[in-house]
Amino acid sequence: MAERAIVVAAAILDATGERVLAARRTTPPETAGRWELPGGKVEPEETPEAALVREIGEELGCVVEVLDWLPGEAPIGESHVLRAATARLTAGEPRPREHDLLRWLTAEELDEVDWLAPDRPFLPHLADALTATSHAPRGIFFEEDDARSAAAQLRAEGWSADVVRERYHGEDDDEDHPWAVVTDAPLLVLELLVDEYDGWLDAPGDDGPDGSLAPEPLDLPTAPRRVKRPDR
Ligand SMILES: Nc1nc2c([nH]c(=O)n2[C@H]2C[C@H](O)[C@@H](COP(=O)(O)OP(=O)(O)OP(=O)(O)O)O2)c(=O)[nH]1
Repeated sequence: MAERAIVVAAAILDATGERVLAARRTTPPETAGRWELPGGKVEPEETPEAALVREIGEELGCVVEVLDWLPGEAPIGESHVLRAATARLTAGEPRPREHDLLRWLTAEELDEVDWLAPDRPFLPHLADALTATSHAPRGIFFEEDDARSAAAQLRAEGWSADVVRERYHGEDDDEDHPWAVVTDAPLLVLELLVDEYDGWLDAPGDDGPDGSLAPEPLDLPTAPRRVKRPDR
């Protein structure tokens, strides 16, 4: 039997790594109204990564970087096979050109949409990827330069480090939002860096009471500051 042609699909993660983009198909009629990870067929002489970047550009008008291929592949009919990779946005915002609806889904919301059958085996892996990313400790910085310097230092020390634009929960607008450094470095290493570059740590359980990532405001002094002097 001839080898199956490859269809590649992107699990595009949002800047916090907590949500993935799902897209609703409009054609052909047998798939219209069902949800998929955006992507398409790999062309001859094209790598799967290049195909994914091209397809996302064509379908959503934005640029992605492929992160990791999710384990496994799933047959599509008799002649194709689906592979899926996590990806992150590096330019532009996804806008549907061929789909009629896009949705950002958290791990808990993944089963709220009617996925095409070939996508379903990837969902548990995707849920793991979303959970793993959202629980990773991050350094948060108000200045992009500080975030980039901290990330460069981490990379020089052999850790992975990505700079992403932070978003507050429920907001889609980047303006005035801080920058996050997502890394696999140990907490202690990250802690020293956020001190050095004037940032703060967002570790699991560190969110403010409303889930926002802003540092807790300091209490205002209620009495004049006293200088502590050693007892004579
Ligand atoms: N893109 C994509 N296609 C999927 C997924 N799951 C799944 O069964 N499919 C099926 C639907 C289509 O029959 C086929 C992919 O076709 P497509 O129309 O997206 O690919 P393409 O842009 O390269 O298509 P074409 O018009 O050039 O033929 O795979 C998925 O998650 N993403």
